[in-house]
Amino acid sequence: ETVSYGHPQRLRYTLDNDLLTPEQRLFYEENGFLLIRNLVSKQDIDRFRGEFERICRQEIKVPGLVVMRDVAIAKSEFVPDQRAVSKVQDFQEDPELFRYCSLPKILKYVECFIGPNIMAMHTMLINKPPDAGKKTSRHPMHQDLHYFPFRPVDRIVCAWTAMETVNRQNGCLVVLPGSHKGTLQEHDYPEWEGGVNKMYHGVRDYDPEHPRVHLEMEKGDTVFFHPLLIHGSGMNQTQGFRKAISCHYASGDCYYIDVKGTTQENIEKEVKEIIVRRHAVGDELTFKDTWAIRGRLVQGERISM
Ligand SMILES: CCCCCCCCCCCCCCCCC(=O)SCCNC(=O)CCNC(=O)[C@H](O)C(C)(C)COP(=O)(O)OP(=O)(O)OC[C@H]1O[C@@H](n2cnc3c(N)ncnc32)[C@H](O)[C@@H]1OP(=O)(O)O
Ligand SMILES: Nc1ncnc2c1ncn2[C@@H]1O[C@H](COP(=O)(O)OP(=O)(O)OP(=O)(O)O)[C@@H](O)[C@H]1O
Ligand SMILES: O=C(O)CCC(=O)C(=O)O
Ligand SMILES: [Fe+2]
Ligand SMILES: [Mg+2]
Repeated sequence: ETVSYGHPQRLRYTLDNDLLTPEQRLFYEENGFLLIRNLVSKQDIDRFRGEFERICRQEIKVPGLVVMRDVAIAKSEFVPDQRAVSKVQDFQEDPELFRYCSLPKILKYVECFIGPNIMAMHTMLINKPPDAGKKTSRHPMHQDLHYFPFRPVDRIVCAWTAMETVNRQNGCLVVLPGSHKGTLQEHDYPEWEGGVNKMYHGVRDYDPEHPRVHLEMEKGDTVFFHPLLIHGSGMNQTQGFRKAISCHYASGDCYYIDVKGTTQENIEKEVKEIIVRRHAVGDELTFKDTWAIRGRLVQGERISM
């Protein structure tokens, strides 16, 4: 939808605020993402990196933290350092890493998209490994909403910060601008010969002709994006571990939905299987509960989440 000056503007994806310029606001409305250069300080990022390395060396143990290894190396010999870890998620109980989610600089932007009541719902530090030769370091094109049983969709946003130079060589984010204006697509495992990481679902009928934008970023640059924006990341063709830290936020006035009978049923089933295996609980813990337990209020009020 085009915005015409001189007429009341219908802005759906951003809220009235005095931080974003009109150009930035329109950019997010049209494209579904907004890149802010140099937002997080080098000092903060170095601290997050140090904490991540301590976790990998198993010097600290964080309750609830999930450590994921790349599927290509999952069966190889265990080494307690970052070479074995492709992602940690759910670091809400690690005060040092969780500082990222509460940084005032980040929250000021988040508020422009979801309002003053802010819940940190999902946290990740991604350590994309050098590809082991099977292209398993790729992340298929997907919409993050696929994983989320809460709404409304426009009151959810992701902040993703590069912890070092992130470019096409080491597998930067790839986005389909404007795809946030569509609906939630069906997701499933892509048919990749070399294997796919657990839960790395992709949009089933991904249109390779849709214009793509590679988001090349420097340390501290941060992109905010809508949960319907189709995005993924390429193979890491370098010898380094490409690092980024991210948090998905939702408004404290969002509400949970039942995904039964929707395209999200397949991910609900997988999450439940993992939880039953890991925590030896039965069906009494619902998909919603797993999110309500992880969510943390970082600003304002927790109304219905
Ligand atoms: C409480 C968990 C809730 C998780 C909810 C996740 C929600 C995510 C929301 C995200 C929102 C944003 C969008 C995210 C986009 C996609 C994602 O990033 S999804 C999140 C990433 N995926 C996961 O976190 C999956 C959860 N991981 C696990 O459960 C485990 O790490 C594991 C993959 C099951 C591995 O188990 P573990 O016990 O740690 O490992 P092993 O004992 O060595 O291996 C067991 C078995 O699993 C195989 N394996 C290991 N790693 C992988 C892998 N990366 N991919 C696929 N398979 C893997 C391994 O080979 C073993 O297999 P075997 O045949 O039994 O030998
Ligand atoms: N067959 C596919 N199905 C779904 N997603 C794919 C497929 N092939 C690539 N992608 C995704 O597209 C994005 C870019 O992939 P790719 O690794 O090919 O990088 P690229 O930017 O095309 O670089 P290059 O120019 O080296 O090919 C990644 O998110 C990747 O996971
Ligand atoms: O850092 C990346 O490769 C992107 C990961 C991603 O999009 C996700 O985990 O949802
Ligand atoms: Fe994602
Ligand atoms: Mg390609």
